[in-house]
Amino acid sequence: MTEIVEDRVTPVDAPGATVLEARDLRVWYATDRGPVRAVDGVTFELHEGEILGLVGESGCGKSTLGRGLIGLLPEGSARDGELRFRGKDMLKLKPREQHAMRGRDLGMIFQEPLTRLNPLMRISEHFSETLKTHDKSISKAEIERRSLEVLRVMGIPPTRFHAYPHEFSGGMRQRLMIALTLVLRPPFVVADEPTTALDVLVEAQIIRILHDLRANYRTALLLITHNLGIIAEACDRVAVMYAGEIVEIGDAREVFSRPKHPYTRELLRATISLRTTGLNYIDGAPPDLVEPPPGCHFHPRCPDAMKVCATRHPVLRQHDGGSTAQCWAADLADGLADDLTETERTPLPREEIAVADEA
Ligand SMILES: Nc1ncnc2c1ncn2[C@@H]1O[C@H](COP(=O)(O)OP(=O)(O)OP(=O)(O)O)[C@@H](O)[C@H]1O
Repeated sequence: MTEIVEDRVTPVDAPGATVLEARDLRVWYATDRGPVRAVDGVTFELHEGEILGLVGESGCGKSTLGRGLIGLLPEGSARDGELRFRGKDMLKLKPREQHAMRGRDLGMIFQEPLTRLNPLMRISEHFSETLKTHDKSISKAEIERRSLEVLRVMGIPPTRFHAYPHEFSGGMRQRLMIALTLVLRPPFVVADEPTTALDVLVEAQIIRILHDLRANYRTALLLITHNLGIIAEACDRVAVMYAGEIVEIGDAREVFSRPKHPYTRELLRATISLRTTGLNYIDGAPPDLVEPPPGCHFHPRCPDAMKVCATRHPVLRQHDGGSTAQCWAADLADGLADDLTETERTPLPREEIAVADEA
């Protein structure tokens, strides 16, 4: 019986219509040192009712990508490439039109609910304000009906509708934030580290809610998290980000059981060892995104690096099992890199890696 319920809330085999489509999307920040290329040519699609997990070390561009998809970027940043929401290229819209889409079409769940909830406003007032921003003529009865419905989905009793934020626990406040995002029924939502500040029990509740959200609203969700356990539990697909690029993307189970990119493999190893044999880091740190290394950005840290990796940028290719990865070594292992010369295939000597690292 449990299995049937699980199947219903996890329609992995039934992706809906495409909601969001990014093609060669770039986001950069202007700085004194030159542009920080935080998102550097990202391509992916997201469908109705699908949860895509986004993982990678700190500073790889996950939050920038999430914010870039919503158009919530600070002064001095810019976007380029193609970004379609239900077929409409958002980068071609006027700022006013983009602004109108935020909240209504494109939702965002932030990390710290307390900083987003006004302590002087009742929960009912938060809902009223949110709904009125997008529909000035909405009736009081309709506000109440829609708010109570979404509170029910979030497991918050209707008796708490007129309470103040401080009367809720941390986990409940996070659910309130999610409810305030969902009450507008956005077809696409970015959730940036929604569980970081929460304990394990609350984390389990949030995962449950993410499943319910999909089942009830068919929301397409981009879930940014450091927690690979949450990805495994809650996501259909996973995208692995390194130095502004998606280096691997595919079915979550497939990527976790048969990672194609050495970075994915090392990231998984680092996480797994936290639970078993103690700390295990990936040597080195992600590169400076003003001047990332030539060729594959990961090559200075990669245990599988070959000579080609230091000079030629790898191409995103589909591999056995359906995942897509950009890695020369994975290409070679799967018979997809027949054009590489003998020299290009030789392992990259460590001293050359060190030089590339300093460059
Ligand atoms: N406003 C900004 N101005 C200049 N550079 C920025 C700005 N915001 C972020 N960056 C840089 O962009 C790169 C990507 O940062 P981002 O926060 O998107 O990474 P992240 O993967 O989400 O990291 P974390 O997991 O720590 O949140 C980093 O090098 C960061 O220093």
